[in-house]
Amino acid sequence: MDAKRIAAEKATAYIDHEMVVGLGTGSTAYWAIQKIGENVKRGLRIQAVATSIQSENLAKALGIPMLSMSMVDSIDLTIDGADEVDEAWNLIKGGGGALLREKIVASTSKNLFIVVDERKLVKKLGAFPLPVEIVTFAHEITQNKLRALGCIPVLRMKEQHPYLTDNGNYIVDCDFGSIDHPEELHQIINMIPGVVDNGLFIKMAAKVIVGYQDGTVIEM
Ligand SMILES: O=C(CO)[C@H](O)[C@H](O)COP(=O)(O)O
Repeated sequence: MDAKRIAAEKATAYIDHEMVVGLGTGSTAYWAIQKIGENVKRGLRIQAVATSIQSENLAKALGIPMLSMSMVDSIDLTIDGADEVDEAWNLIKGGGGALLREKIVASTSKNLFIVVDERKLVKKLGAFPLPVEIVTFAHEITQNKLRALGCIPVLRMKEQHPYLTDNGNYIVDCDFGSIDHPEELHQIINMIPGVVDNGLFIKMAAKVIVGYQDGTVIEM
């Protein structure tokens, strides 16, 4: 079985009746949502909140009862993927462009379980360029300020046009090289006017579940 799928399905075993569950975004979270959908069909009573329109549509199609973000002030468990996980469980997220909603949902969750395949584990963050969500109308100014922090910013494109997030913003993928101080970098980036949020998730994960190519899964 696919390494992402094993990790994602393992995480769903922690979901219990009456929980409010946060649904992540991406190809790993996809497998968690599929499994939750199966379990709901078998009688699991939960309500869920999605971190993207894509995940919301998938969950609705599978019959998972959904709540909008404005309807919840606490989420029991969120299952989401990541682009990189370091040894302190700091994360880079946003490869799928959903980092803002993912961070809002994560910050509202009692527990954030990160599901990844083994390739996402790194000693230091930064081989994956850091996604930064920025407002559209001042994107050149904002990109210049990001560049001044020492990165190479690249405006994310989709079919010849700048990629737009679910929130109507742009994403800039910022290559900082190896990130020595993720917590500081997180704060400095978010101080720039025009930045909505960045894909560093600092000390937010309560558990990391890793799927391996050989079919094993390890919970950390
Ligand atoms: O942060 C994300 C989306 O914004 C995803 O969790 C991250 O990109 C990992 O995706 P995948 O599971 O497809 O590898």
